[in-house]
Parts: sequence; structure tokens; C-alpha cells
Amino acid sequence: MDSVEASKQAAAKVAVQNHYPADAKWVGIGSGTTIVYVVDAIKALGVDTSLTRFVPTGYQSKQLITKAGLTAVEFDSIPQGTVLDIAFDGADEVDDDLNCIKGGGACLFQEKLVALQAKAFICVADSRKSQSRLLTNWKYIPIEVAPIAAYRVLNKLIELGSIKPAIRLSSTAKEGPLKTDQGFFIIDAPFKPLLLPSDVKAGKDGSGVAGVWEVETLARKIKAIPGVLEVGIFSGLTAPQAQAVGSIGGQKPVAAYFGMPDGSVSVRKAAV
Ligand SMILES: O=C[C@H](O)[C@H](O)[C@H](O)COP(=O)(O)O
Repeated sequence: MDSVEASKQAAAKVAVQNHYPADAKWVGIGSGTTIVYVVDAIKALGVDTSLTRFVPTGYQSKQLITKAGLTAVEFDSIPQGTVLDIAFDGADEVDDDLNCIKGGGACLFQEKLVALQAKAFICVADSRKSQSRLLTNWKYIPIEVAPIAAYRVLNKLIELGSIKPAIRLSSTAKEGPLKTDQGFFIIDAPFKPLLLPSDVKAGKDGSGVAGVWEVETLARKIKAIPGVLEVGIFSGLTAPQAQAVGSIGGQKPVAAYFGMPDGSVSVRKAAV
């Protein structure tokens, strides 16, 4: 196993040890390469999972759960009003405020539903994903769009300052756009690095002038374009912060675990 994979594995182990509730009834399982180590770590805990239902965030995630001998229940089959005890997922980039970019593997819509439905979302990643501001190392925002609206959305993104947004193509031999689990397209939209609210308070203009945006402002602008199903920015509140203001669900993780090159694990926690 190379050092990046080893760091993902180390982060997954610590995250699961710290957050997996022994009596969990409902657990969200994200998508990507890092989440594989989260499922391994849950199995390694040795707790009784016979009554636990694992909620996938797409095809790959469902296969992962099933192959591990765990019970998968798709999001549209969970009883109305059910709150997941916990949700684990990876990320493409995480900033100082725990805003995330997700969707590098084209699974962002179901991932957002699952994160929003959980009492807490825990992010697990390797050190490359930890950056002070979004779009530092990772260069684009994945956006899931209705195919019929894709070209119009591309133009609206250019109006917002995106630099050469593009419809993501299939990586298989079959030519044409990649299709998500919903049968939608993904547009990858590069933008300049995003600002935090603290940058704006400090006097930086995050209103999109010169194409420079504050993270939540840009997320809302993109989400408001007709034809956009979901945007791969997870921002705003964590679930406990949302609950404190009488709302259900938050998009941001309560904690992000990063596996470091030296084998250690670094944790970034949200303010309560
Ligand atoms: O669409 C994919 C998801 O958002 C993933 O969680 C994200 O891309 C991180 O994936 P990985 O763990 O493979 O870096």
C-alpha cells in the first residue's frame, strides 16, 4: 500500500473509533476511495451490526456496503423523519471552516442528502485535501445538472466568473458525457480560490467582482441556476449548528480527519 492510501486508512480508523456509535441504527456511507477504509474500520470494531442499516450515497457505496456483509437501505427507503446516527464521507478539498468540495467521483447529490439527514457528518481524507481555502489544490467545483439544461448552465457559470467550465466526459471507452446515478451530467467549473466569511469581514470583496467569491455566496448562486440539481460545495452549518437554530440537517462536517504523510492523523473540528 502506498503512503497516500496508508494515510487514508489511518484517518478512517481514528474517525471511526472516535465517532461510530456502538448502538448505531442508521449510518450514512459516502463514496470514493477513502470511504472503503471507513467500512473496513467499522468491520474491525467488531460491534454487532446485525440491526444497523447503512445508507449508501450511490452505486459504488451500495456495492461496498453489501460486499462487506452489511445491510444497505437506500435513501428513499428509510422511514420518513428518520435521522441517521452518523454519516461518514470523503472530500476533494476541505477549508479552514470545514467547507468541503465534493463530487470528484460524481456522487455529490446523494452525498448531500445523506449528510443533511445525519446527526453528524464526519469527513475522512488524506493530507492533500486539507487546504486553508477551497479551490487551492483542487481546481474545480463539480455541479450535477439536468442534461437538457447543461449548455445553458455552462453559460451562466461563465457569467459568474468560472474559467472554462466543462461537461465531464465518461472515462470508459464509451464516448459522451459521464452520467451520474441520477442519469444527470456533471459540469466541472473552475473558479478562483474561494473566500471565507472572515476574509470578507477583513475587507476582501467576495461578491464575485473579478471572479472572487465567498464560498457560501457562490454555492447559493450556482444552486439557483435552473437545471442545477446540486452543487459540490458543502457549506453553511453543521448538523448541531443547524439544530441550535431550530433547523434539521447541516452540510458541513462536525470534524474532518486527515491522514498525514508521517502516519499521524490531524483533526479539524467545527466550533460548537
Ligand atoms: O463524488 C465523490 C465524492 O464526493 C468523494 O467523496 C470525493 O470525491 C473524495 O473521494 P476520494 O475519497 O476518492 O478522494
